[in-house]
Amino acid sequence: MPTKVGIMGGTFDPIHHGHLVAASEVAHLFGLDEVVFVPTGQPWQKDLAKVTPSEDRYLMTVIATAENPQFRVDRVEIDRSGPTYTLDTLREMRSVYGPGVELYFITGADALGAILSWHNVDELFDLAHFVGCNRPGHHLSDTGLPEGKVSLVEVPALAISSTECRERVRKGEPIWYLVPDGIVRYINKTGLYLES
Ligand SMILES: Nc1ncnc2c1ncn2[C@@H]1O[C@H](COP(=O)(O)OP(=O)(O)OP(=O)(O)O)[C@@H](O)[C@H]1O
Ligand SMILES: O=C(O)c1ccc[n+]([C@@H]2O[C@H](COP(=O)([O-])O)[C@@H](O)[C@H]2O)c1
Repeated sequence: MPTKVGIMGGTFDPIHHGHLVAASEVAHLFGLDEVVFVPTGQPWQKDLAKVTPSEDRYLMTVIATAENPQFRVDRVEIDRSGPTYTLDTLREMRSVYGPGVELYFITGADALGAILSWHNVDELFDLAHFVGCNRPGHHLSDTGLPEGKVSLVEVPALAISSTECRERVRKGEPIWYLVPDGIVRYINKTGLYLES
């Protein structure tokens, strides 16, 4: 049974090396036994009409993480109906892993900066420790967040976003090396992102 578990939540539309490097570095810095990638079901703060079907995002996350024995992907959010709240996910993770396991929820600077707008934010900090990672173009700060519940860490900075990857595919520009090779092939095979 693991004792320290990282949770990397994201829409992963598509998953890219910025996500993977952040998860890998936080696992190293905090001595995590595993990192669970959790693709969102209905990311209610995004324009849902423009979000790729969850099965495609789930499959891409599986492909991108398959080679790393420390990484796994959980369907908990894509199998849950209604808007995706991290609170529900952390409650479920807490009940699966039991009280003895430390949970670390990994975010980039932009997500951490928006956390006060999340559903029932006050309860989140009782369920997991939050780790904020630097991200180019975003200011990393824990201002306004409860003391002792959040760590800010430096990870190798990668100026990659899913938005930019989608835009590049639409324009016929390469995304090789921004995302794992298997993700380039999955996108080419399915025709994802050709139209915006
Ligand atoms: N390059 C990056 N460096 C560090 N953290 C990142 C990076 N890209 C994304 N993250 C973090 O990963 C999590 C999931 O991000 P998400 O799936 O929304 O990707 P995104 O690139 O921000 O997508 P989009 O451009 O569609 O908003 C968030 O906590 C986000 O802050
Ligand atoms: O719980 C919420 O209300 C909430 C609101 C916005 C984002 N989140 C979570 O933050 C993580 C990153 O989200 P996103 O939209 O940047 O991909 C992902 O796990 C989301 O479920 C959670």
